[in-house]
Amino acid sequence: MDNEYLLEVKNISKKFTSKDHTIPAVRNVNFNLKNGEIFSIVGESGCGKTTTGRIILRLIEADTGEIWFKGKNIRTMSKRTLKGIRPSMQIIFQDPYSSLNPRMNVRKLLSESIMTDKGLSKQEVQQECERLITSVGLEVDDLNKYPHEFSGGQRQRIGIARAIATKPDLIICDEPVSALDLLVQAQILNLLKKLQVDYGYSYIFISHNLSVVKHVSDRIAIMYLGQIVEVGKTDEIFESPHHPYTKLLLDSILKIEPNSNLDLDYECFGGGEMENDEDLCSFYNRCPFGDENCRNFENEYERITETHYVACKKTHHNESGKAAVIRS
Ligand SMILES: Nc1ncnc2c1ncn2[C@@H]1O[C@H](COP(=O)(O)OP(=O)(O)OP(=O)(O)O)[C@@H](O)[C@H]1O
Repeated sequence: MDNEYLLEVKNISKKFTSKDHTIPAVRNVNFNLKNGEIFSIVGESGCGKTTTGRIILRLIEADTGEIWFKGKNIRTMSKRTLKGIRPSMQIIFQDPYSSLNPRMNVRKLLSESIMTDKGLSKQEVQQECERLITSVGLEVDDLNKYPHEFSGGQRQRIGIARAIATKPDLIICDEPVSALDLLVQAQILNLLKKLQVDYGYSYIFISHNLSVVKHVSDRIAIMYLGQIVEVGKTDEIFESPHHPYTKLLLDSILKIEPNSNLDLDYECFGGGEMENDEDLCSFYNRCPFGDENCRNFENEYERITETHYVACKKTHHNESGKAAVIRS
C-alpha cells in the first residue's frame, strides 16, 4: 500500500437491480486522492457521482472493488471497526436542512459531533462549539438558534461546521452549493477552500457543474453513465480536454462565456441511452466518432501526461484542445 495516498478507489462497480431492469450506476471506477488534495467528480445527473461518494463512505455497498483509506481496505472492514474510522470521513449534502434535526439548536447539533471526541469536559465542548461556529463565519450567538432561523447559505455553513467537528481527513462535498444563489455559492466555495488551507482537509467534490469546481479543484474526473471518461489536473481538463464528452461539458460553459476555443459541432451528438453491452464505451451512443474500437475498452485509459488520462482511443492525439474531428 502506497502511503502517498489518503484514499485509493480501485475498480468499484455497483448495479442497482429492480424487477424489470438493472442500472450499472458505477462501472469500474478508479482514482486516488492525496492528503490535502481537492478532487472533483463532475458529470450530468444520474451518472453515478453520489453513488460513488456513498460507496466510499460505505453508506452503499459496492458489488466489487477495494477502497483503501489511510492504508486500510475499508470495503472489507467489519461495521464495528468501520465505526472507529467514521469520524475521519464526513459528508456535506446539497440540502443541509434535511440532515439537520429541526428540534436541536446549533449548539446541540455541533456538540453531538464533537462528543465523538471522548473525554472532553462540558466547558471544552462549549469552547469547541464556539471555535467551530466562528470558523465557518457565523456568530457565537448563533449557537442558540434552530436550523429554520437561518438562510440556505448559513445552513450550509452549519453543515460544514458539523462535518469538521470530528476533525476529519476526508470530506465528501455532494453538490454543496447547487441549491444556493450565485453570490452565496462563491462564499461557500471560498469558505471550503479556506478551511482546506487552514486544516489540510482532503475533499472529494461532487458536482454537475464544471465551472463550480474549476477554481477549487486540484484534479477533476469527468463521469459519464457510471464511468470516469477523463481525469486530469484542472488546467489539463480545461485547456486540453480530450474526451468528446468533456468537450461537450466545456462547450456548455463556454456558450455562457462566449470566447470559446472549442469548435465541435454538437448537433451530431445524440441522446444518452446506454447500449446493453458492458464492454462498450458508455458514451458510444452519443459520440459522433464511435466505431468498433469503442468496444473492450474498460479500464484501458490512454495516458496523455503523468496526471491526465482519457478513456477514448479516438481523440488522444489531438493536442490543441480543439475539437477532435476524427470521423471514421
Ligand atoms: N437506491 C437506488 N436504487 C435504484 N437505482 C438507483 C439508486 N440510487 C441511484 N440509482 C440510479 O443509479 C444511477 C446513478 O445515480 P446517482 O444518484 O449516483 O447519480 P448522480 O450522478 O449523483 O445524479 P444526481 O446528480 O442527480 O444525484 C441513476 O440512474 C439512479 O437513478
